Amino acid sequence: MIKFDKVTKTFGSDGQEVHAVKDVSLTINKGEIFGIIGFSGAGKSTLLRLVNLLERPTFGKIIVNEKEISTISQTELRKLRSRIGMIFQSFNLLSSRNVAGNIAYPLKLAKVPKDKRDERVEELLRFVGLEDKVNKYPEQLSGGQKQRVGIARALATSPDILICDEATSALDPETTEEILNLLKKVNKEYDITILLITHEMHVIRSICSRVAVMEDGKVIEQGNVYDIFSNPQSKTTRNFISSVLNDNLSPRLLDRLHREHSGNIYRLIFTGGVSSKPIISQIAKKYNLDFNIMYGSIHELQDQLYGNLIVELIGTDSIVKEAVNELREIVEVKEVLGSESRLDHVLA
Ligand SMILES: Nc1ncnc2c1ncn2[C@@H]1O[C@H](COP(=O)(O)OP(=O)(O)OP(=O)(O)O)[C@@H](O)[C@H]1O
Repeated sequence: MIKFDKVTKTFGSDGQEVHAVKDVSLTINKGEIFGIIGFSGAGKSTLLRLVNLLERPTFGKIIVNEKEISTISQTELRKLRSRIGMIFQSFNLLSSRNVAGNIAYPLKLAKVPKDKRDERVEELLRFVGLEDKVNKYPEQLSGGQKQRVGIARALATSPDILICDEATSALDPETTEEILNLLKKVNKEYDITILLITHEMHVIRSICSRVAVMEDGKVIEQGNVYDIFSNPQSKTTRNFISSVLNDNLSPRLLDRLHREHSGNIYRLIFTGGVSSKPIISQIAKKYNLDFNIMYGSIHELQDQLYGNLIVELIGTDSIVKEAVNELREIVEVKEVLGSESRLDHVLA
């Protein structure tokens, strides 16, 4: 378990201060995969580096595995760091050592005897699927293979926590998916808590159970990934989400839809179990309305479905209003306005 309690980190002094992390309170539960997302400069790396005291907090407490860490001794700090593995965007492998040498390195530092080291390296090579690369040097590996070595090295001392600093940002989409799957396997098979930072919402969607959104040093939103995706509260979060759900139509397309369709246009958002029910046909029959489906997307989030439909309701205004009122009891309904009427709406 990792707990940040009102943590602030300020760099510099005397008018040159940078408030990298501001009053952050977060709890990462044992065994979960927790993601922190934010744009460049939001304070993510600083927050991550506070967990293994690569940075020390200016104010506040950080508790790792029941222990407040900011006041621990050097010996305790060494012990703490051996319980926390870390992987990096740029892999940070030792170019002078081969794959086995890189993975064994933390064990060597911890003075683990050679036969035990060899055993562990073999086990980890199997785990990350690199048995055939044991004697290769980092420069002979692809980015994905380097990150597999990074993960094996981070796991060498059997940590409880793995922290990932933009671990897939330098990889292509297919390799990213492979590394994310490997991280899921790390979490499941070794029961390791994973704390990751990223600026990519698809990483959060793929593997995290909970997420915190950071902006300007602060956590502006946090919660279960499904809840945050289906009901984001801040503009920044909405922007991150639309980058993966891809369900914002361009103003030009919206205007065209409004020009070409005279009916009332609405966006219907289906969450949870509702997405599998025949709601539209039931309402259409009950009110004798026509639904013209103009756009639709459905996504899987944490084993649940999240659907988004843009529909034209064709019928008299009063019937449409009644139907929309009933729909609102079941799904989220938003009126979709063309750019001109959106402007009227804002000015009204
Ligand atoms: N050692 C340092 N000294 C001074 N300022 C720093 C230091 N480290 C980070 N900062 C500043 O703190 C703020 C937060 O930086 P941080 O690297 O934590 O953000 P980030 O969200 O991880 O961004 P990125 O994804 O670009 O790394 C930035 O304004 C940065 O310039």
